[in-house]
Amino acid sequence: MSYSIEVSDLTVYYKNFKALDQLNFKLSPGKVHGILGRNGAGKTTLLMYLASFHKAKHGTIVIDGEDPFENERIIQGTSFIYEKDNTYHYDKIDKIIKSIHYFRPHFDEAYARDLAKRFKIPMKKSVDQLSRGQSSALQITIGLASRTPLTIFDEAYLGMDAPARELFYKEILLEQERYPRTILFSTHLVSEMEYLFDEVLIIDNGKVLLQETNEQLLEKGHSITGPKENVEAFTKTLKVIHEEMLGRTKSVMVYGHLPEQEQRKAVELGLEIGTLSINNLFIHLTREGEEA
Ligand SMILES: Nc1ncnc2c1ncn2[C@@H]1O[C@H](COP(=O)(O)OP(=O)(O)OP(=O)(O)O)[C@@H](O)[C@H]1O
Repeated sequence: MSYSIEVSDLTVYYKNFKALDQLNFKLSPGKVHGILGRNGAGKTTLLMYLASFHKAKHGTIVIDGEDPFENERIIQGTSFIYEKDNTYHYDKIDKIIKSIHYFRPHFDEAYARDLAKRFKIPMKKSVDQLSRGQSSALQITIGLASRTPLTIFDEAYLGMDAPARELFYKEILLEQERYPRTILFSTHLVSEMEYLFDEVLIIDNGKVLLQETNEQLLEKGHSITGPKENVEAFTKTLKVIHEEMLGRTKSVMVYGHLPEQEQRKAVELGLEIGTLSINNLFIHLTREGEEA
């Protein structure tokens, strides 16, 4: 089971500061969504509203067809995994894992114990005795094993080493096959995680910069490399998001639909066309207005 999300005209203020500005988007159920944005863009603010921590005052949020705020069904079906979660501070891990099913009806205790073992979480310790990486791994273990229809990971991997993160990503893919749910990832490790995303939402200065499926986004990013004059002539009418010189060769990154006919023209001009990663697109699309 998985929840759909529809956000309309959502604006959020912290006193006079507008952190989210008229957000409008829909997130398809059963997909993994990468929620990307620079520091301070508004990701955590948005995710807290989607996790029903606050009531939307300006605009609306509809999750699985209902207003999620103080909505028992939606809250029970939503996991929010974030760094500052102190819910289980002094409890022993073994006890925590035994008790989750009381409030998470789909919690799979055997799976949680298996994951905890693979993350090497010391079961006899209490949460306050865990290292930072172990504490993140525990939150992730609970998040994955809860199998909630909406699961939100807000930079949930903090402190986890590379092998532990790799295990986390593999489990996401396996779990999505076994029990598909709506997963939201806020992350700064874009290059490492982009293969997990079905869809990408980029927030920039509190606004939606773009929302695309992974394939659509990758189809829109191209690198064009070749002799300076030819590259400049070819990209004159395109949206150039980055450029650099390598000796006499120029390489530019462009964003937008590039029809096959245009691509053939580029090849005839002796230009090389390559693809861009989501990380490249993210870096250069959110850099606008900033000195490179
Ligand atoms: N409690 C608060 N009071 C005032 N301003 C806040 C508060 N919480 C967040 N903000 C501001 O709102 C903006 C968005 O913050 P938010 O934490 O949502 O960003 P973020 O995209 O998650 O950033 P990061 O990637 O750095 O975690 C920032 O400018 C931040 O300073």
